[in-house]
Amino acid sequence: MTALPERPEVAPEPGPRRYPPPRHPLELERLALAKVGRRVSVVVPARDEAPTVGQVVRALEGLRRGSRSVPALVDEVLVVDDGSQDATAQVAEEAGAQVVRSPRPQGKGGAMRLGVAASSGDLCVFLDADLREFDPLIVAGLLRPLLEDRGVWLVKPRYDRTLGGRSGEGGRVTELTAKPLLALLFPELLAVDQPLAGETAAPRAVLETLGLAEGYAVEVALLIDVASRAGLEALAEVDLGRRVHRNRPLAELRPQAEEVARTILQRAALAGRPLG
Ligand SMILES: O=c1ccn([C@@H]2O[C@H](COP(=O)(O)OP(=O)(O)O)[C@@H](O)[C@H]2O)c(=O)[nH]1
Ligand SMILES: O=C(O)[C@@H](COP(=O)(O)O)O[C@H]1O[C@H](CO)[C@@H](O)[C@H](O)[C@H]1O
Repeated sequence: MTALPERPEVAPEPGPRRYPPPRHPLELERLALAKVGRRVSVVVPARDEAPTVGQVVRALEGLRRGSRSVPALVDEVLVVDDGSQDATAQVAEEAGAQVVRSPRPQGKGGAMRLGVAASSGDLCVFLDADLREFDPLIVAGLLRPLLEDRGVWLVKPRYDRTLGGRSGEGGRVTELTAKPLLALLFPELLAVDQPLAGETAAPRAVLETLGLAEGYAVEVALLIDVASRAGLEALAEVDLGRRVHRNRPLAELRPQAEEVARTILQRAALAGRPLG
């Protein structure tokens, strides 16, 4: 019997660097020590999030305080009140955040831009204000690739999405709009589990150089822009377990889906991407 030819050496697939979920408390100590000389800002865009923004901000208290032996991992928490009609600003302030008031409603991307402009961190972490069961280790997990590795431009999470508490059912715009369009036009970006996730982190220099797009397109635009400027290797993905947030009624998601679709299609046209 003739021997099979040797297997060719296969180069590792290019793709995001992957990180396991953060562990408490050793991870925090190591990260806080690795951070030395850099500042970290957490930016939370919020419109009408009075019921949940307070618990998100309070949960970050421990990371902001640090301890006698370990420096704080987070230096400032900014909530951008994006023209709320409710007590978002007051609740956020009482919980200990610095509140940036938008002079008029800007949409998600505009609110994030205002937050970055008002912040002082070398590294920015973004969180949505409607998170439930919020665990501050999420922030540690998002920071880890930026603190421990060089060349990371954008950190995205991988997590289970819930819908009304049901595991694996959430992320409706992600699954039914973003991923199908990415599959056709930017198939390499399917390597990222949650292209629309609001929980992300990036160096300020990246955000200032690439800019932040308008509205709900902000996440997918940044993902496409980072990958096209710096390659998939500049992306990091961290396993954050499970994400619970307020699930909007389906009818409210259509405008989001439209913004996401328009942005993917526009960027594909600009890049001359053929339909796959
Ligand atoms: O015009 C807007 C719309 C949304 N947001 C904030 O952006 C985050 C994500 O928005 P949303 O929860 O509506 O998105 P979903 O997760 O439901 O798709 C939340 O903290 C919102 O309060 C904002 O600041 N301005
Ligand atoms: O991922 C999604 O499909 C939507 C809706 O999520 P659910 O179906 O309510 O779990 O949520 C996100 O999308 C927005 C952009 O359209 C982001 O801005 C949000 O941060 C993210 O939660």
